[in-house]
Amino acid sequence: MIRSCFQAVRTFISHFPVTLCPDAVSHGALIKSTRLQCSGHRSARGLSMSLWPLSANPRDFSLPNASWSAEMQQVYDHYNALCEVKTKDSEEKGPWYKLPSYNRSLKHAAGGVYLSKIIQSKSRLFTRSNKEYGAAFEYVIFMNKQEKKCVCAFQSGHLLEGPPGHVHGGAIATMMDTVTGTLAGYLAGPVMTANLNINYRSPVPLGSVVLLHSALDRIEGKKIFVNGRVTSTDESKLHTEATALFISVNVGHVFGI
Ligand SMILES: CCCCCCCCCCCCCC(=O)SCCNC(=O)CCNC(=O)[C@H](O)C(C)(C)COP(=O)(O)OP(=O)(O)OC[C@H]1O[C@@H](n2cnc3c(N)ncnc32)[C@H](O)[C@@H]1OP(=O)(O)O
Repeated sequence: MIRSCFQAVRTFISHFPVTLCPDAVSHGALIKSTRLQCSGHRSARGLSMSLWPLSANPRDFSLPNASWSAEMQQVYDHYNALCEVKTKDSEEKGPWYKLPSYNRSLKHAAGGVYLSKIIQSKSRLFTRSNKEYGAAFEYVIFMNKQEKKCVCAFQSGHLLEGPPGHVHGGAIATMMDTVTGTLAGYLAGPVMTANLNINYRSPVPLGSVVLLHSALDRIEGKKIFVNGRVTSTDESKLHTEATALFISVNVGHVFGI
């Protein structure tokens, strides 16, 4: 039975153009991604209403919406302009790539009792579980594969309050885990967080826009060492520093089989 569950997961993943982890896009053999053209989203502030996973056109939560502040939109436009762009005749490669972000990805999988339970459940990716635009985590991640780094623009919503008027440390840790984990997953395939160390240097005002920067330190066998920083959008102020260790896992480990 264990073998058939594992087989079902493998079959499902190899046939679906989405990542296993909704935020990460890995180049590993088991994970495929939809490469969205950045030019298509530039300055689009409308709401996407697709019914993923029932729809073939899943809602990408990292596209601009009406809750985004002008500063959030500005950062998005800046990095989006550095992404690959489809022109009339060809495709110009930029160094950055905007990752799509979904709130779930497993509903269509078939086969295997364990997998069916996951599919039927109401589980959602934590950072994309609130449907109200702007209430919690609004973010978009841009990846630079050449330089093995990524940048995330993060706008904190009113539900993320910790100290009065400031973002909860756990919400910052969540975003740090998400961004460093996304980088590790993008570079190395399926991973899990083994260790996350955070130093909080200055509080993040609630509702503000900050940047999370993450870069690869080194890979040693199954171990992927990544660092992270939270700064103001002009990078003049340091809010948070972090180091993280991710371990490459096989898909069976993630599903507990
Ligand atoms: C499928 C996923 C999608 C991919 C995309 C991801 C994007 C994510 C975006 C969202 C982000 C959300 C992400 C989340 O929220 S992930 C959820 C939070 N994390 C977990 O729940 C993980 C729970 N832990 C485990 O599953 C295992 O312990 C893991 C898999 C981590 C290691 O397994 P295992 O215990 O069997 O390890 P090993 O025996 O193979 O050892 C391998 C090497 O690693 C070293 N080591 C191990 N642990 C530690 C440690 N704590 N400090 C220092 N070192 C450690 C170890 O000494 C050895 O080194 P060496 O002796 O070889 O030198």
